[in-house]
Amino acid sequence: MRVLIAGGGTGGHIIPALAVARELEERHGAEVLFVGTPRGLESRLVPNAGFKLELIKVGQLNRVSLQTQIRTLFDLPLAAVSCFRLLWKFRPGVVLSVGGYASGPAAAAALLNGTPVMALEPNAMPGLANRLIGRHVKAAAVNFPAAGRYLRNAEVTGIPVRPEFFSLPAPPPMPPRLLIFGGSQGARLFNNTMPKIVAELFQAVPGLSVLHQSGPRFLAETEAMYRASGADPLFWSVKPFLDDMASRFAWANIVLARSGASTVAELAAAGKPSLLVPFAAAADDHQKRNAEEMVRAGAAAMLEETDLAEPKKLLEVLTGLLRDPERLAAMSAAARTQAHPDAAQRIAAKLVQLAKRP
Ligand SMILES: CC(=O)N[C@H]1[C@@H](OP(=O)(O)OP(=O)(O)OC[C@H]2O[C@@H](n3ccc(=O)[nH]c3=O)[C@H](O)[C@@H]2O)O[C@H](CO)[C@@H](O)[C@@H]1O
Repeated sequence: MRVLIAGGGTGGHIIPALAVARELEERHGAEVLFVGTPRGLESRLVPNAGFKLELIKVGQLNRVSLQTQIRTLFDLPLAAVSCFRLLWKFRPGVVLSVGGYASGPAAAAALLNGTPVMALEPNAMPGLANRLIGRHVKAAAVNFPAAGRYLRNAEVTGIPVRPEFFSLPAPPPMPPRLLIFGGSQGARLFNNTMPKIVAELFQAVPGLSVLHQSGPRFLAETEAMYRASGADPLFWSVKPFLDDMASRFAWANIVLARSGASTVAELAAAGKPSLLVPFAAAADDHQKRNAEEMVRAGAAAMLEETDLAEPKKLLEVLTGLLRDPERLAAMSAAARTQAHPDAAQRIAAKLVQLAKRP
């Protein structure tokens, strides 16, 4: 059986797709091919994970300038032709649309040539590509029941997470270690706020280590701010992107993060206590909904972006959490109750069921 996985852009689109791809290959002996764009994170993550990737040229349509929209509209016919050629060459039994740049033309081409299409949607409000094809897909896997309104035959499976997150060794409780990351692109808010409090945080929590992912674009400036903070450089490090996130999770006692869908699913899978700061500009404020679910379960604490306008607030909350190993242990157990360990399995099984036999 051959499966084409279409889409990408951010880690949030591509990382769950990799978990499904692994399941398809290992359990069902399927041949998996990804189609993405050179600009998306897939161009690095997919080959690194050992899967084949075809690249097509297509830009963004949603929430970009008119100029970019016009350029994308001009590119679309060419992108569609590339997708038809790819479908003809690879002859997939089924296409999985994971949202993001390449998923639109690839799913549209598949629908036109009669290949069954399934959608995977991590957010409560689907992105443009999945909304456009939503009524025509054979089935959909969603994380939030609300997304099911836009997608035919939707089933709540949760977000697929790579298996290693479910069986991480626990770190020693003391001295504590704090992992900070802002989703696949980094978060300027964390980059700008943490250096303002890190020296005081080290005083309040002796022995604390901090690992901060800045996003590739902000490495130099973030590192410079940490250096200027006066905090002992033996205890902090700034990295542009963390390739092996599972082992970083294993290292950390607590995580300060955005609440993108995959991030939250991974925190749940790993049973990691977290302090979540939703990205306020995310479509329909969906990151806040993700964070609220974790807070309700007792798995996370949440601060809003506006709270960080006063860096002292972040200092206070982090200090309280880091000094309270018992509370962290309770949050860890609560986080695990939010995990969906069978999401990848269920999605892969559905794809096998939908696939057209040659
Ligand atoms: C700004 C924005 O619109 N973000 C959206 C985007 O976020 P983004 O791509 O950041 O989304 P997620 O939080 O879902 O996923 C981030 C993924 O990147 C991985 N990672 C991150 C940093 C790093 O250094 N290394 C690494 O491997 C994380 O482990 C995780 O698997 O897609 C998500 C899923 O559609 C949405 O919920 C988010 O709202």
